[in-house]
Amino acid sequence: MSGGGGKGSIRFKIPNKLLYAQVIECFPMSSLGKATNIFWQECSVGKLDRQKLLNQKGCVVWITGLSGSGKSTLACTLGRDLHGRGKLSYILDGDNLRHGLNKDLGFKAEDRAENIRRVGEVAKLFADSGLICIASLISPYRRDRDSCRALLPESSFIEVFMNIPLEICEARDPKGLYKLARQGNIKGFTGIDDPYETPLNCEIEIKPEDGVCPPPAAMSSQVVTFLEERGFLHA
Ligand SMILES: Nc1ncnc2c1ncn2[C@@H]1O[C@H](COP(=O)(O)OS(=O)(=O)O)[C@@H](OP(=O)(O)O)[C@H]1O
Ligand SMILES: Nc1ncnc2c1ncn2[C@@H]1O[C@H](COP(=O)(O)OP(=O)(O)O)[C@@H](O)[C@H]1O
Repeated sequence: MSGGGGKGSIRFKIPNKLLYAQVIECFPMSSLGKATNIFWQECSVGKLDRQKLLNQKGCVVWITGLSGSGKSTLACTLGRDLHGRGKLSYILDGDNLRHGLNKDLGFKAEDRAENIRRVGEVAKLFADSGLICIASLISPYRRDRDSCRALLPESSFIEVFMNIPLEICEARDPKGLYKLARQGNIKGFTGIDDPYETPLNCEIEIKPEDGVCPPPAAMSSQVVTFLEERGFLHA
C-alpha cells in the first residue's frame, strides 16, 4: 500500500486482494451507514441520585408559539425565578441553537423537524441529568412536538403554548422579521406563509386576558406553580 495523491487528499493504492482483506480486518465496520453493534452503558450513579443531589426532578418545559409571542422572555424569566428558588435549569433557545448545533438547518418543514428532533434529544439528556430543561422554539408542527414528548418519561414533558394572536406578535416585531416577511423578503415565515399548528394537549396555555398579555413575571409564575404542584421542585 502506498500513500500519495493530490493537494489535501490521501490516496491508497491496494496491490492485491490479500492486502485489501488485511486493511478491512484492521478497520472493521467503517463509520459509513448506520452504527451497528452498539450497547447501552449503565453507570452506578443514576437519575434518582442526581435528582436527590439537586432536590428537584428533571423535566422538560417546552415553550412553543409564534415568533414574537414571548417564548424567550418566558424562558429567561422562568430560568431566573427557578434560580432564585435554588433550582437548576438550562435554556435551549431555538434562535441560539441555530448558531451552533443546528447551524446547518434552514426553515423547510424537514429542517424544522430535524431541528426539533435534535433539541428534543438534547432536552431528554438534560432532564435525565436532573435539570429543569427549558426549550423555547417555534416548533410549529404538532407531530414534531409530540415526538419530543414521546422521548420523555410520562408527565415530565410540559408543553407551554404561547397563545398570543398573530396581530400582537406582528405589532411587537422586535427583529423586524414580520415586516420583511410581509414585504416578501423572507419566504416561509411562520404565521405569514408557513403553518403553525396549535397544540391540542398542552399542559399550560399563556394567553391575553381582555386583550392584555400577562406580564413576564405572571407567565413565569404560572409555570412555577405548575412545577410546584406536580412535584418537580423537590426530589
Ligand atoms: N422563516 C422563518 N420562520 C420562523 N422564524 C424564522 C424564520 N427565519 C428566521 N427565523 C428566526 O428563527 C427563529 C426560530 O427558530 P426556531 O428554531 O425556534 O424555529 S423552528 O422551531 O425550527 O420552527 C425565530 O426566532 P423567534 O422570533 O425567537 O421565534 C426567528 O428569529
Ligand atoms: N408578556 C409580555 N408582555 C409584553 N411584551 C412582551 C411579553 N413577552 C415578550 N414581550 C416582548 O415581545 C417581544 C418578543 O418577545 P420574545 O420573548 O423575543 O418572543 P419570541 O422568543 O417568541 O420570539 C420582545 O420585545 C419582548 O420584550
